[in-house]
Amino acid sequence: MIEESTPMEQHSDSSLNIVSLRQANIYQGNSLVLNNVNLEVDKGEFIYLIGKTGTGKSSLLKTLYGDLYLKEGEGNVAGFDLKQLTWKKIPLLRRNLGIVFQDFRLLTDRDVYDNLEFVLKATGWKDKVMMKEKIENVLAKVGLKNKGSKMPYEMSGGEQQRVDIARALLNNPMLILADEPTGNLDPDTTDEIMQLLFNICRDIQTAFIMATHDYGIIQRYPARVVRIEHGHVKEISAAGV
Ligand SMILES: Nc1ncnc2c1ncn2[C@@H]1O[C@H](COP(=O)(O)OP(=O)(O)OP(=O)(O)O)[C@@H](O)[C@H]1O
Repeated sequence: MIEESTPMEQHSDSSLNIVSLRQANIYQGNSLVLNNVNLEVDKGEFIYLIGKTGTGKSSLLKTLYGDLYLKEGEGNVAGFDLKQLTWKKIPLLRRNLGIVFQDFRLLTDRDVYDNLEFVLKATGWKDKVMMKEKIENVLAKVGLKNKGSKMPYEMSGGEQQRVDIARALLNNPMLILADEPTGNLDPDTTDEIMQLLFNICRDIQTAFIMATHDYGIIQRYPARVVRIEHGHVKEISAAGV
């Protein structure tokens, strides 16, 4: 069941920094996409990342999960120095993150349980009983208790997005990066998913950075807003969207 949450009920403690980018320049190949990015995110903070298409929202998220190497400036995510991020360290960084995409990216030939078990095994879990307990725990958190045997094609878009969120929660991430997580959903389902994300943020104190084009969401679920414009990242208030 989805509980009501108060979106602005967020706590910020500067001693619990999860993301820190200082004077970071973000490149795609040789092109400079974002210039002099400064961004600090604390434990349990919810942040919207907005900006016109092609401005660099995904590039910023990719830098944070180690898909784009940070060449210039300073960056730290969940205790990992992005400048020191070798190929070997990327899986370790990602174990501390959850990543949620617009298009769910579930394995279509496996049921929900196997989709989640696949991630646990890939991240080093071995004990079957502990894996079962963890999978049941995250499914309950996203309101999909007893849905482990469903195939992705038997589920609605909203349910598939819940599975994607459950998958992101498996390794107790400090930070969830969500790239347009409601982009494929109708307005009612979007509200259910937003309520779920805010509940997770509040209850588990997971930080979120969510890229979105949907400014209506920000009005309904206000939180800190960061806008990308002309290659720069600016802090704005929800009211200024
Ligand atoms: N793999 C890539 N190789 C080269 N350039 C890329 C690549 N991916 C993105 N870009 C370029 O980087 C810039 C920023 O793209 P990015 O996808 O980060 O923007 P975005 O704000 O997330 O866009 P959207 O809202 O459409 O998803 C664009 O000019 C884009 O063309």
